[in-house]
Amino acid sequence: MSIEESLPPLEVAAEKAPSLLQFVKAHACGNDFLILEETAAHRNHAELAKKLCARNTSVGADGIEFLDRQPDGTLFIRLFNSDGSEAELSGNGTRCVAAWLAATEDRNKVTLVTHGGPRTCEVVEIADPTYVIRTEMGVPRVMPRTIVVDGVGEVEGAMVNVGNPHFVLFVETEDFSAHGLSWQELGGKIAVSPLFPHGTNVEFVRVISPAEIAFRIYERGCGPTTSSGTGTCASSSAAMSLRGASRHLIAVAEGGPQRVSWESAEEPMFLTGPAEIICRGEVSGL
Ligand SMILES: N[C@@H](CCC[C@H](N)C(=O)O)C(=O)O
Repeated sequence: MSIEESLPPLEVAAEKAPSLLQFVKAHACGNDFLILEETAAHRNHAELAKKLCARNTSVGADGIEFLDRQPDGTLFIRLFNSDGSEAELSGNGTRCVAAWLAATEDRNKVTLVTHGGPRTCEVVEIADPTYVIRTEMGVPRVMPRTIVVDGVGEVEGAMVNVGNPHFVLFVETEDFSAHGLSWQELGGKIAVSPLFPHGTNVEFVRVISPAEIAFRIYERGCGPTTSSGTGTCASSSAAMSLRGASRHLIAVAEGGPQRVSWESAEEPMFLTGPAEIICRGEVSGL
């Protein structure tokens, strides 16, 4: 049989052609997201995330934010990581959605409701296409813990909840390695440890001075990323609570710095950083 004979007739192929979906792509310090309207998802959120976030075969991103506009004006966002898992929220992804709404609908202050709680974002500076946004990130909860990691042994750190789960380790190494492993290797092991039934994000934090930390991020559901908004808050709150860091600091990841303020343990943390609209377009869905 020739190759042509083995292909389905053209009409059938046309019927099965995937529909085109409108998307926006944005990033915050290199942590990149697609933004899709919820109505485009048709309950295929996880499958769409896996397909559209693939870097070599589709648009590529660390995750998708699905924006759901309720009739009463409430704006819900649901975040799916690139592996198709759903997370409670993303700090950077939330900021990307806020930048998009500021760019297209002139909303300079907006509350986006996530599974981790409402997050209010305020644009504090615009240098188109970059929007600098200050977000109220909720009240971080920091719990010091020593965990046992298979093949590694005891690892001291802190479980931190900022709406989603994090495990923060303090390191003093230049390359953020710990326990004889690179941060990527150790991060990969901790992220899927059975100690965290829903998985965890992992941050490796070096305190540079009371007002500055540097850190690396291994994200649940997508692996190493250049930045994380919730990771910035988790790392900063752990450094403030457990290492005497200042309540106003700069947290520097591979993708650049973000500013954090946390007046007291009972108050919400504020995160300020950039978000940039990269492009908008159409892509084949499922
Ligand atoms: N990059 C994000 C966090 C995204 C969610 C995370 N991978 C999880 O599964 O909790 C951020 O900027 O916060």
